Amino acid sequence: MSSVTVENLTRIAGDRAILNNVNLKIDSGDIMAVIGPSGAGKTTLLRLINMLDIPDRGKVYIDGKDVWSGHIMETRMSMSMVFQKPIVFSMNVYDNIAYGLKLRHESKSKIEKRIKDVMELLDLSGKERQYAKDLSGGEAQRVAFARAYVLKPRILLLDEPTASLDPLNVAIIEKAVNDVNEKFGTTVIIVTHNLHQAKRLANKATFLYEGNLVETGSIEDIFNNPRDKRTKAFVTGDMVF
Ligand SMILES: Nc1ncnc2c1ncn2[C@@H]1O[C@H](COP(=O)(O)OP(=O)(O)OP(=O)(O)O)[C@@H](O)[C@H]1O
Repeated sequence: MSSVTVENLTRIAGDRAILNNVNLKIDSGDIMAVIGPSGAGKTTLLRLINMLDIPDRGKVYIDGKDVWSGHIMETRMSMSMVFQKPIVFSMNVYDNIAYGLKLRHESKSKIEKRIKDVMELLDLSGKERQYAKDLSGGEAQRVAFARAYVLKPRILLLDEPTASLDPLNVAIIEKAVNDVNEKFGTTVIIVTHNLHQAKRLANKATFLYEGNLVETGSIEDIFNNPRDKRTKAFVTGDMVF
């Protein structure tokens, strides 16, 4: 539902650019996979887009507007992020998922309806009153995802959301990623080490290497017809890292 443009984005740590002059355009409604070896700068890119860090140089634009100018809270609230390690609050499952909706002062009936739907989608029905900290890792990640989903975010940022999950949990979350994209037109940016997952979910991909963006293209081009030899080595499994 929103486009994201990254322009000359640079993040310095110590004396090193961990993200170096990155330019990237993500069209509204795209599912963009961010791939690359460990330490390439994928999480750094996601955190800068999500305004969790401030760039040393360069800009992030949402729908053509610099995220750090204008209504910062509003811009922040148009995005949701799910991290690799499930984050749940010390309350029951229902209240976890309702958290952001309550902050936005949504009506009780709307909250109830949205939560019922998302609990079904993420196979959580019946767990409403369970204390979230007692959930298994997979259940906790589904709750974290549900909390992001119910907000119908314009942009959803996913940082290795299924890295430590079993295949059933992976399938449930991937289905919900497709669902949020199709139903609400949410633009999705997903960092993943799982190249099969990138191919299953994304229509575009971008390859990062040592802080530099090497190339961006359709999922078919990146996997079947990459322009750069480093991308080719990575997607064919020849890159040792
Ligand atoms: N705050 C920081 N201070 C110093 N170095 C950092 C900081 N944040 C990240 N780095 C370094 O920057 C590089 C890129 O980190 P980042 O987490 O973005 O990589 P990544 O591609 O997401 O890696 P992975 O796939 O292993 O999660 C790494 O070498 C990391 O150690």
